[in-house]
Amino acid sequence: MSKRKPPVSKPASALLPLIGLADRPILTRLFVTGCTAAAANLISLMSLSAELSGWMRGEVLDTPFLIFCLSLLVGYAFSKRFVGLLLTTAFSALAEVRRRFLRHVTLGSHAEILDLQAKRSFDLGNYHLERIAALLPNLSIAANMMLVAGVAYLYLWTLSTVGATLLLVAAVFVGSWYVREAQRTRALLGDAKDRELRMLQGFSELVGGNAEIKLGKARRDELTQAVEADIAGWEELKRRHGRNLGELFSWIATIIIGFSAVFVFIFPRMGAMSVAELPLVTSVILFLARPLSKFLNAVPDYVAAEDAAGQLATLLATMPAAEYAPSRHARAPRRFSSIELRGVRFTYPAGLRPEPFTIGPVDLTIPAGSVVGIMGSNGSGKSTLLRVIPLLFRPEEGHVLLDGQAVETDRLESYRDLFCAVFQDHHIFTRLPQGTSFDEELFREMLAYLKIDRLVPETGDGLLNRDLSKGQRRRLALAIAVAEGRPVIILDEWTSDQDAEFRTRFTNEIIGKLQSLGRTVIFVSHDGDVSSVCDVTIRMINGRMSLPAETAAPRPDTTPSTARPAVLEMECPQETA
Ligand SMILES: Nc1ncnc2c1ncn2[C@@H]1O[C@H](COP(=O)(O)OP(=O)(O)OP(=O)(O)O)[C@@H](O)[C@H]1O
Repeated sequence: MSKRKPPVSKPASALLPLIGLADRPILTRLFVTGCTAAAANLISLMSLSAELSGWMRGEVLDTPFLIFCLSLLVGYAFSKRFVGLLLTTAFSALAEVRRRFLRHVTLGSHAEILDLQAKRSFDLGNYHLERIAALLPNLSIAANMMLVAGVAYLYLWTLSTVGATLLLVAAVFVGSWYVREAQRTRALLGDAKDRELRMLQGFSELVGGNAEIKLGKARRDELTQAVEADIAGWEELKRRHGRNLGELFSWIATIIIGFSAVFVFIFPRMGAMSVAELPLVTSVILFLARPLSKFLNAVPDYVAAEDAAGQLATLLATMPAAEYAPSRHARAPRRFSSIELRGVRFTYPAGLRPEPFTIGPVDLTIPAGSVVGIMGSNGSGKSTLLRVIPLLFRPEEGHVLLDGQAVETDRLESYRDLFCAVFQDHHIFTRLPQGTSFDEELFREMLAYLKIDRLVPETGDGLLNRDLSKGQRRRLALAIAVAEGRPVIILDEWTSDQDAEFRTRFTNEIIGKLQSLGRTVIFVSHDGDVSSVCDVTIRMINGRMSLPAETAAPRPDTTPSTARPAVLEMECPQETA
């Protein structure tokens, strides 16, 4: 018998916990501040009413004006405090959500972050967060108004029980209808958002494939029509949303004015109120109308903010969890002898392809200072292996050992710090690394060695010229990687965009230079047989690794023996606090 899942209880509000308002002490403070502001406002109102009644009786009162001024000041001060407290609490909580995003990006699993879905999650998360932030000022004013209306309502109760009861009944009926309508109107915005996302996707296809669409009319027409349809759909939904909102707001204004008329025209005629009470009740009703309409106008905003908060909470729940707790004291080992992979397997789940793809089992020893070359046909798993070795992709089976000791989660951070890489999709940051471990002199030397020193001048403000050709960018990435001073350099098809000179220099010279700088080099290449420059050559065949017999043994001249691995005296970058 299948076990029944316990029903998942949906929280009453996704917004309040997200903006830090699920906390009882904060809520109490807010409530007390808000009620004080509301009570002071009410006292201002009562002093106005007392003055009005006095004038009607032909008396001039002394005290109301003083009370009015004092209560007005107190009301102003506490309203300001209420709105300020609510907004500062909410914005701090939202900043904390942004910090969570940051932790997810920097500490979440690399495999998950590479997933396109993850990028979309961060974009969408920031979008929802920004929407909530934009709605908050309105909502906090409305919350203040709600308290003002609540206190004024209690006062109305003392003046006219019938009127107050009638108002309550009307508020329940009109309120529930109004919230339902606001939710329906909000749903239009959700549909519009879907259209917008599709439209943005279309735009990015048009920009990314701009050369292709300029050359091919059929493809251009097809994409243009799809984007145009999304723009039209988005426009229609937004217009309907605007119309509905307009209708809702005018209904509310009409209902409030109509309700005031019942008090002024009907109640006195029915004998439910004396003429003497009329100015008092009327002034309370008029007083109530403003906060009520402010509050009601904010209902659609609240519904929208709840919706955004719900979506944000769902996204946060699916974002990649931190792989480890970052340590201030974690340091890459200053020296190492070998890196070993023992029975390592890594699998990409099926996703869009019919079958999952697995590399492994991989058994490999990389002595410090050696050169490891990886060859194999397209899609055989070379780049994947390059990300498994530094444990960017964490294997589901087997172990990676540093100096014979398995690298577990607690050493992951310092282990990864041994490596720098120029992957196929490498990224060059706008500025050079700032830490002391970055060797500026070596960087300049490498730029000259790679013949791009004139293209990457010293700018003084630290900004790098990244407007280079593909091959030149790869050379720049290599110069940075070398100057970063880490013991192991990973290069994924570095020569793929290089000219004939640099393709030749790579195998004849560059690898040797890296080795002479004390680096261990692990590289992928399609450039024929590179085994002559390698201590270890690997061939990947459909995810499986083979070590050709003639290259399995390390070269006697340059490679430290695996039995007595070389110990490199490397200054590794220290983690900055
Ligand atoms: N993110 C991913 N999710 C699922 N499968 C993937 C992913 N990335 C790569 N693959 C699959 O894994 C296999 C190995 O990919 P990999 O990039 O390691 O190959 P490669 O040997 O480096 O190829 P190339 O020489 O073309 O660069 C490919 O068949 C590819 O379809």
